[in-house]
Amino acid sequence: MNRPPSASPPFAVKICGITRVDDAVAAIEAGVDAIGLNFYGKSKRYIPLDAARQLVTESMARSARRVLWTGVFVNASVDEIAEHVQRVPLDIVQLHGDEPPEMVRLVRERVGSTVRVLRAVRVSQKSLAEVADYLEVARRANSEPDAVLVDAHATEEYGGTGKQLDWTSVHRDLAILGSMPLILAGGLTPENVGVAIATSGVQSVDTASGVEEAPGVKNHEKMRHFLSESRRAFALQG
Ligand SMILES: O=C(O)c1ccccc1NCC(=O)[C@H](O)[C@H](O)COP(=O)(O)O
Repeated sequence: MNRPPSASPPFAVKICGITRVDDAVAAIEAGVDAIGLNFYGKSKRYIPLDAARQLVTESMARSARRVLWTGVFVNASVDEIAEHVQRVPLDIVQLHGDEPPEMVRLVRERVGSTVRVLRAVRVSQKSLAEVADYLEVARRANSEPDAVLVDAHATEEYGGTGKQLDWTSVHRDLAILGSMPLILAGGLTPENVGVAIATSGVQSVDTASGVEEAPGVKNHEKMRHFLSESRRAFALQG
């Protein structure tokens, strides 16, 4: 079961690594489109399954606005991902580890095509060639993701590192990804996200550490600022 990507990304702004209900409600009220819940046990932003389920339930009870709940996984099995999708109302599965290209198809086959599957590619060079190479293999495996999230490569950690990509190279190479929607992540903050969007030309951004007081503890003013700066930069794109 493969699904051709739509030209537009599933969200404009995602805040990742939320672990507290108050932070989720503040993010929703600030206007975020998607919230990331990190199910990777070694992440500083890890949230256990039961806590995530409770967080989503309470946040939805406290705020009428609908957001896309995104589960972040690193090298998890299909069974583990399916269990999370079953018990937490996830809209999106984000694969952020070294999963093989066919994993997108396997997850989709198990959880159904209403749940979108994003693939994070951790880019180590000033180029999106690694993303294009990955997509070519995924295409051949009938396993294209709904969107690709590009993050900066770090040897010691899988994500949430605060390391930036080269935004000029992203802009230069956007065309080689064809219609595959791209989400820019990696070191985005309220102070730099406007320049990042203007320079890279992306239509979707994601942040974790850039809006925090401590890992997993979000700063509400920083989230509001990140949202307003992102919206302003997207509006200028026309
Ligand atoms: O945030 C984490 O701790 C994390 C750990 C392992 C895999 C993925 C992780 N985060 C996923 C995200 O989507 C982050 O928002 C992305 O890596 C950007 O993080 P940051 O540079 O801190 O904004």
